Amino acid sequence: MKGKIILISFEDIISHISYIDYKKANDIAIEAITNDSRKANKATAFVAIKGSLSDGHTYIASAIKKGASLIIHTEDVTCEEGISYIRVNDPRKALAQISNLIYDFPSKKMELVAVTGSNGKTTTSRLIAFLMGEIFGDSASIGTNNAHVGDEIIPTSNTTPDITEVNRILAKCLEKNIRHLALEASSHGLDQKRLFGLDIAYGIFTNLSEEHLDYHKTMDNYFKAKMILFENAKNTLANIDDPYGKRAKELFPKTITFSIDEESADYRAEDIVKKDGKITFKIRGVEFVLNKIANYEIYNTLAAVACLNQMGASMEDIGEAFKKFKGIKSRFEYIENDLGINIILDFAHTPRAYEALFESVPKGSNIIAVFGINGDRNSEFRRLIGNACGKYKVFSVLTTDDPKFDNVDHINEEIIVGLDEYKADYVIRKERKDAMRYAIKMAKPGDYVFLLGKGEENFIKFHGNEKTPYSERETLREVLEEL
Ligand SMILES: CC(=O)N[C@H]1[C@@H](OP(=O)(O)OP(=O)(O)OC[C@H]2O[C@@H](n3ccc(=O)[nH]c3=O)[C@H](O)[C@@H]2O)O[C@H](CO)[C@@H](O)[C@@H]1O[C@H](C)C(=O)N[C@@H](C)C(=O)N[C@H](CCC(=O)O)C(=O)O
Repeated sequence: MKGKIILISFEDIISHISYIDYKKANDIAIEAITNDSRKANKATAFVAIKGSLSDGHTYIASAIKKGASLIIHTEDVTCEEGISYIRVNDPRKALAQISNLIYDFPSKKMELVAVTGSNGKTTTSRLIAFLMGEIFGDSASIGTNNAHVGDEIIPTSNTTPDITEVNRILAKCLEKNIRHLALEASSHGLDQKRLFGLDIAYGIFTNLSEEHLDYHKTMDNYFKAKMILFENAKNTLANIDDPYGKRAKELFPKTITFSIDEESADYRAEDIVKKDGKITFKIRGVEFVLNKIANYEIYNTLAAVACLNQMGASMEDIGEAFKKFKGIKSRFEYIENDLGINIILDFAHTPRAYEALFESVPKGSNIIAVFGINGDRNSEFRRLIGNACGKYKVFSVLTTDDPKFDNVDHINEEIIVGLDEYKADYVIRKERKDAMRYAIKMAKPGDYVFLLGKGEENFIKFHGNEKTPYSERETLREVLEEL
């Protein structure tokens, strides 16, 4: 499913990348590139990358066995007969540059919008894709769990897939004559050059809160990773109610701004009214109605509306198109039930996202939350999630998320540190289904039960990145049927 196959010569490759030295075996022609030996094939270039779990150099032999005829590497390697080698300083950059070349730079033939920030990436990018489809007649999206290209839903390995996957999806869009695409740019993705060399028309920054410090170590590094998008996008938009959004504007003064609070913003949500489970507000005189009660939904709408207007759509057309938007699954999604309980599915997995959810329910409501935390979050992050629940007097049902290399008991102990600081109540039910059953059984009509973290994912990651099939929605359906 590569799209139009272009054969690239060795000479083409070395004229497009920076390299230290090379050894050319024969006249070779490359039609694919990968950094995963398991995906190597005939006429494939394999890029050896030193990653967080292993070193790609140890897979060179197996990539060659599978047919790879060109190896891009940084370390000393033993050269095999008939195989070509190029030594580079930056293998991720080389991977991106060669991938862009193989696919004939599809991003240059499209209008790409990339959304970054700790929260709101999925809703904002899917909303932008929806509006682009309604207004410009075609659109696609790439993000958490999958890419949507026309009627096709393509599973993706990461929120921001690696460059070879992104280019493959872009090529597929062009085959289908789709020229507008919105994607989520995660900080890992930006840092690992998964979007390197792409032509990005609009880069959007939503907000930044404590997350992924296991990877970035400091908030400053985390912010810098996000700003890779701003360095590369032709136009930028930022939420200036967020302190990091303000910083982005200072660093990139041409940034178009959006806000609820700041009068100076280019796009502002005004006349906000919350009533009967809906929020109504105006942007540049046009009314928007959200069937949601969470404030952060206003920011997602502001970002999308500002972007579409900057792309040339009129505010009136945006307003009309928006009326047809049905919302996104697992984003403050009410699940109908006969128990009179407000059961809400949400993908939230940061302290700020938790607080935003709890803040949006009517004051005085009882809140029960079912959640765990990923294995690759640090102790401080887990304590802060505990604090978020404690602050809002949430009853926590601690369970399993994606423990990866950690273990669930240890993760939950670290959440309890944060809960204890607020003397908050909790129980532990390690099986997610048990946890859901417990929460729904204890809830009374009118209470809020939040099922957090898994959203539309169809797995739980145990033992590293090993995926065990799991569906939050299906599990909930089973629990509701039992009761
Ligand atoms: C920590 C991290 O970001 N890891 C990502 C990274 O892996 P890595 O470079 O560390 O690779 P590694 O597993 O150490 O392996 C080293 C090299 O050997 C190769 N290899 C490995 C095994 C083998 O048999 N053959 C082989 O060639 C690997 O392909 C890799 O090139 O590059 C891989 C390819 O792009 C990603 O799939 C992988 O995502 C893992 C699964 C992951 O969990 N990433 C998370 C943290 C992530 O990226 N999350 C963000 C969303 C964050 C958010 O919530 O906003 C995302 O965009 O998904």
